Amino acid sequence: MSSPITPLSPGCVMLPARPEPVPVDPKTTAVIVIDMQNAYASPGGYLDLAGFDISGAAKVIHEIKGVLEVARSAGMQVIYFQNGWDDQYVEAGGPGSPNWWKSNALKTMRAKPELQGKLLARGQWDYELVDELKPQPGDIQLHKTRYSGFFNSQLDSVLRARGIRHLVFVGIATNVCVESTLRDGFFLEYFGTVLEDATHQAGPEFVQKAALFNIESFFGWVSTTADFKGTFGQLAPRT
Ligand SMILES: NC(=O)N/C=C\C(=O)O
Repeated sequence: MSSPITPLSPGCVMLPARPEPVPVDPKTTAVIVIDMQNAYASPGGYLDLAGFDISGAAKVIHEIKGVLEVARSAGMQVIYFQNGWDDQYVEAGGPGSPNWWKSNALKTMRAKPELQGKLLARGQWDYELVDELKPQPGDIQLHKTRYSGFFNSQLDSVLRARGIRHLVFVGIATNVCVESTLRDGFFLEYFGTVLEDATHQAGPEFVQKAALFNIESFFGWVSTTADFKGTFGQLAPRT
C-alpha cells in the first residue's frame, strides 16, 4: 500500500506500518526505550509484585535488543528512559498529588511496608535497567518521574537539539508510559511509531489492543520489529 504522507526529507525510507507506511529518516529518528527496568520486566520487580502479568516481558527484552542493534547501525539515536523517584519519594508527590493516589508502586508499598524504599527508587535493583539492555556508548539515558517522558524531563530539548522529528517506541507498558509519551510527542509535533511486538501492556491483553488501536487511529503508527529490522537492517549509517 502506498502512503499518502509526503516524505519529509530525502533520507526518508518507508517503514511498513498501520494505518499506512510511514516515512522515516534514520538521521532524524530516535528509538525511545521506555522503562526497561527490573521494575517492569523482571520477576520480583514492581509490576510482578503488584500482581500484573509480566510473562511476556522476556520476549520483549529479546525483541528490543535486536531493534537497538539495527537502530544503532543505521545511525539512529537511542534514548533510554528510567521511571521512578528519589529514595525518599519526594518526587512521587504526597497525598496532594494524584500520582500518590494512583501509582500502583506506591500503593503496593503502603500495603506491604517491608517493600518501602525498594520499588522504583533510584539506587535500588528495581530501578535499574535489565541486564540484557544496558546502554551503549552514544546512547542517551533520561529519567522521568511521571508516566510521560516529556513531563519535567530533558527529552524535548535533547530531541530538538539533534533535529529529531520521529520517535520509534519500544518498552513497557504500552498502555501507560509508552502511550503517554507518544501522545505528548504528538502534541509537540513529533511523529510516533510503536513496534508492537517490542512492547507489553500493564493489565489484561485487551489493553494492549486498545492502546495500539488508539495509537494507529489517532496519534501515530504501529509497526513490527520484523518490518523495522527489514527496513533499516541493510542501511549503512549516513554521516
Ligand atoms: N512504565 C510504565 O508504563 N509504567 C506503568 C505503571 C507505573 O509506573 O505504575
